[in-house]
Amino acid sequence: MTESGSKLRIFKILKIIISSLLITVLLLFTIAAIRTLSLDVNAGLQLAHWEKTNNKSLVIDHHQREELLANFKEAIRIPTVSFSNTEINTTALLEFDRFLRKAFPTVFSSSLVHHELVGNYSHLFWVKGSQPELVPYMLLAHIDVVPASESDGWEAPPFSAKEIDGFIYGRGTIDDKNSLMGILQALEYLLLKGYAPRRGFYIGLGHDEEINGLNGAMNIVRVLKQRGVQLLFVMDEGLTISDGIIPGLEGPAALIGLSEKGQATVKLSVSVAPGHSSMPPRETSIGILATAVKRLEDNPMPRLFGYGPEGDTFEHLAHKFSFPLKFIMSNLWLFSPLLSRILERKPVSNAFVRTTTAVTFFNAGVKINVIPSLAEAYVNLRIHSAQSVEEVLDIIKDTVGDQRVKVELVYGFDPLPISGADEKAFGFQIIKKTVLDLFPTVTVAPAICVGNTDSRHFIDLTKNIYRFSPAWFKPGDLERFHGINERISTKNYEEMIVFYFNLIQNCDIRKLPEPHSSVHEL
Ligand SMILES: CCCCCCCC/C=C\CCCCCCCC(=O)N[C@@H](Cc1ccc(O)cc1)C(=O)O
Ligand SMILES: [Zn+2]
Ligand SMILES: [Zn+2]
Repeated sequence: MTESGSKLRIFKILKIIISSLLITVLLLFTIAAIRTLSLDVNAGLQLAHWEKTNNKSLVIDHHQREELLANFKEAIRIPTVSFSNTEINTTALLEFDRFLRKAFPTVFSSSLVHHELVGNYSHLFWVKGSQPELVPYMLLAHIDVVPASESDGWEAPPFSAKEIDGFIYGRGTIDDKNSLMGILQALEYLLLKGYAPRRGFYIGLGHDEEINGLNGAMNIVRVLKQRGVQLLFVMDEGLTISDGIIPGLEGPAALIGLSEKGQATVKLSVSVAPGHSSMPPRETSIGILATAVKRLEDNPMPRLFGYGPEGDTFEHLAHKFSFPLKFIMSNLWLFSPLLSRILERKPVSNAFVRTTTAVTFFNAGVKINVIPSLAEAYVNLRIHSAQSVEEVLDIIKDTVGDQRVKVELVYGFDPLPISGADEKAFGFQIIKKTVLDLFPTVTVAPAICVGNTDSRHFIDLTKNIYRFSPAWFKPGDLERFHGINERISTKNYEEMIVFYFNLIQNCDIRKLPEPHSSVHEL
């Protein structure tokens, strides 16, 4: 073949390759555009015919408002602090017990309610249903709070429950005495109105959630297991209604946690011979450990966005974003890698993309002129749904890559199973309906809870655990969680009571409405 002939051939091949590429890109974008316009993950059961339950409605009058706020403030003023794994405020927990009996006299005296103490300070309530064949469900909340000290910069003392501009300030106002008091206040009102549930339910109030729930939630689970109880679903604290927190999202979103990330606490330690600081070795235990820690921070765990339930979150929210995010989120099959890179830029969304790595302790040194023999650091990892404790440990060892650094697992558990969110998922659909009835402008989406809750101890009692409370989080509120100036508006606290008041009644339906032709018995 002549030189010009072969050039012509190459040119023809290039032309074919380029036009095939163009056609493929055009095709992909056409599919993506169609998906963007047609993806409707939110249709759900909202328009279906729900079984009638003659729900009672709650209209809060002036007297009730005064009373419910006084109750809530009193709950906040009791400093039920879990200080550490070995130090809890038992005096406050006993006071809280007395307070609950006084604040909710109908709950504690009703023949429909059985109450017992578990693990000395936790509470378990059984509210009897009139139709024992209906599988019961369970609402969880916790009594204990993390420590708080006014000197950190609180606008009001953290156990004062002071009201400023329509907000009640105090430790526990969003974590988690709002849920606890909201649930019991709703039950008190329901019982006062003569309500008797069809479907029985449990309420569990743990006293040590902030230190892992080993004596509270775990003992409640033990008691229920002994009694052979199985639960239709469990609802606990976790995600909330985010308003203005997710960048680019138009309007508020109620994220319902279908799962929780796993957790691993890993100890890194370096031991060397101690010595005089005037004749230091080239590397000290502190230097070796610091390098290991730096390597972990410089090399985040792999991006796993789309391999867990977080992809669903964004598909559900896609229609509330504007172009180009709407286009990207409706087509995660194509754009997951791109979205991961956008989300990883901020800590709050990075937590959805990967297993996160946080160095939380770094201890070393005994004296200014002594080379320390021991340096140790603790790393707290929150494990993405697509990874396990074992995989994460292997990656840490590889990344540290230094035999002198001992890597030990102190405590850990794998990510939790993923609960249902489809049209047959009773708990999810009831929570969603209750949210939308009360807050019609909210978009409901399934999500992953990046922190851990007491509900993780309940996995043998149900396959369906949901982490959600109807607290509204606006910009700046995430920082109040375990931080300073924790607060809730009086309006939002009332909404929480109404939410639980309606939720309990909505759970009385025997089965969900029919999305298709088959009947789904529960
Ligand atoms: C795309 C961006 C979406 C952003 C939306 C984010 C909304 C986040 C809302 C709430 C924050 C999530 C909080 C979850 C509840 C966590 C409760 C908690 O703090 N649990 C402790 C439990 C624990 C674990 C280990 C211990 O040694 C002690 C306690 C926790 O640390 O996880
Ligand atoms: Zn909590
Ligand atoms: Zn907490």
